[in-house]
Amino acid sequence: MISRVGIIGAGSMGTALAQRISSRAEEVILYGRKQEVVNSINDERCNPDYFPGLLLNPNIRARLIAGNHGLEDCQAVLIAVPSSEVRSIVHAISHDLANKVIITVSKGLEYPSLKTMSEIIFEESNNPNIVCISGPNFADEIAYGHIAGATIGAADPSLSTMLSDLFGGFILDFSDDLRAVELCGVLKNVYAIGAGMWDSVYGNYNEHYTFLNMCYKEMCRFLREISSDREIFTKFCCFGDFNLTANVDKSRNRTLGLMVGKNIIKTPYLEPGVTFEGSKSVEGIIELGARHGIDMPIATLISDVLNGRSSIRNTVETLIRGPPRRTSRRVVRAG
Ligand SMILES: NC(=O)c1ccc[n+]([C@@H]2O[C@H](COP(=O)([O-])OP(=O)(O)OC[C@H]3O[C@@H](n4cnc5c(N)ncnc54)[C@H](O)[C@@H]3O)[C@@H](O)[C@H]2O)c1
Ligand SMILES: O=P(O)(O)OC[C@H](O)CO
Repeated sequence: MISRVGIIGAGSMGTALAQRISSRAEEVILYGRKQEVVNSINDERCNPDYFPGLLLNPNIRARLIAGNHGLEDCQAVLIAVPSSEVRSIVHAISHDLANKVIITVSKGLEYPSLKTMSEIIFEESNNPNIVCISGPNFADEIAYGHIAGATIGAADPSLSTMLSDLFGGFILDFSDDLRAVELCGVLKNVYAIGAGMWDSVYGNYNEHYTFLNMCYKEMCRFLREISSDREIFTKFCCFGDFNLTANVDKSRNRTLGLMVGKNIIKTPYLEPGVTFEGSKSVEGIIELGARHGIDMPIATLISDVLNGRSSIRNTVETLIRGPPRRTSRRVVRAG
C-alpha cells in the first residue's frame, strides 16, 4: 500500500492528481515553484493558479520544489511537469528517488535524443520502477472527480498491481509496453494540433472525421512498428486520448492548431506559461518514425505549417490530392 505520494509540479495535472489520489493515500505532498501557491494550498486548501474554486482535500500538503523536503518519506513520486523540464528535475531529486515507484504523466519526447520520459527518468535516477499513467484525462475533469479512463503502462506487472489501488478512482486498462503507452500520448498531441489546423479550414463533419481517420491510421501504422502490445490501439492511452484531444476545444494542442490555422498566432511563437506539448514533439516523432522506416506524411505536414514552411491550405491540398505534379507549362506570349 502506497501511503505517501510526492507530486512534482503544482500545475493543472499535478494538482488534479493530488486531489484524485489523496482519497486513496494517507498524505500527498505537492511540490511547486511559487511560495504563494504553496501558501495558498496549505492555508486555504486551494491552488489559485489552476483551480481557484476547488477545495483541496485536507491531506494534501504543499512544499517548495527547492530542497524537495519530505520526498524521502514518500513511497511514490509522480512527475507532472512539462516534458522539457523532466530531465533537469529528476536529476535534481535523483538522490531521493531510490527504492521508490516513479510515475510519469508527462506526454512529450526529448529532442534530439528522442527519448521518452521513462527513458530519461531511468537515466537520471537509475531506478527501474517507473510507471506511466496516460489516457483521456483533462485535468479539470480529473480534479472535479468525473469518470476517466487511464492506461497504466509498466514493464513490471507488480508495479501495475501496486498502483491499481492508488488509481482505483479511474477505469483502468494496462500495458506492459511502457514506452508505447508514452508514445501514444506524444502522437495524439501532434495529431490534435493537426485536427485544429484542419478544422480551421474545413468545418463539415465528413471532412473532420476523414482527417481524423487519416491521422489515426498514421498513428496506428507507427504503433504497429514500435509496440509489443498488440492491443494498444484500443486502450485509453491510444484511442481514448487521441479522440479526446483531437475533437475537443478544451485541448491546448487542438486549440494551438486552430489558432495557427486561423492565423491568430504566427509560428514560431513564444507561449510562456502554457504547456503545448505537441509543438515540441512533432519533429521528434517524425525522426523516430524515420528511424523505424515509417513515413509520417501527416505529422510532416503539421510540422511544415507549425514552422511556417507551408500554409494550411497547401497542406490540405497535398493531403487530398497528393504532392503537386510537375506539368509542362506552354507559355502563351501575349501580343
Ligand atoms: N493538463 C492536462 O489535462 C494533462 C493531462 C494529462 C497529462 N498532462 C501532461 O502533464 C504534463 C504537465 O502538464 P500540465 O498540463 O500540468 O501543465 P501546466 O502548465 O498546467 O503545469 C505545469 C506546472 O509545472 C511547473 N513547472 C514547470 N517547470 C518546472 C520546474 N522546472 N520545476 C518545478 N515545477 C515546474 C509549472 O510551474 C506549472 O505549475 C504535460 O506533459 C502534459 O502533457 C496534462
Ligand atoms: O490540453 P492538452 O492538449 O495538453 O491535453 C491534455 C491531456 O493530455 C488530455 O488527455
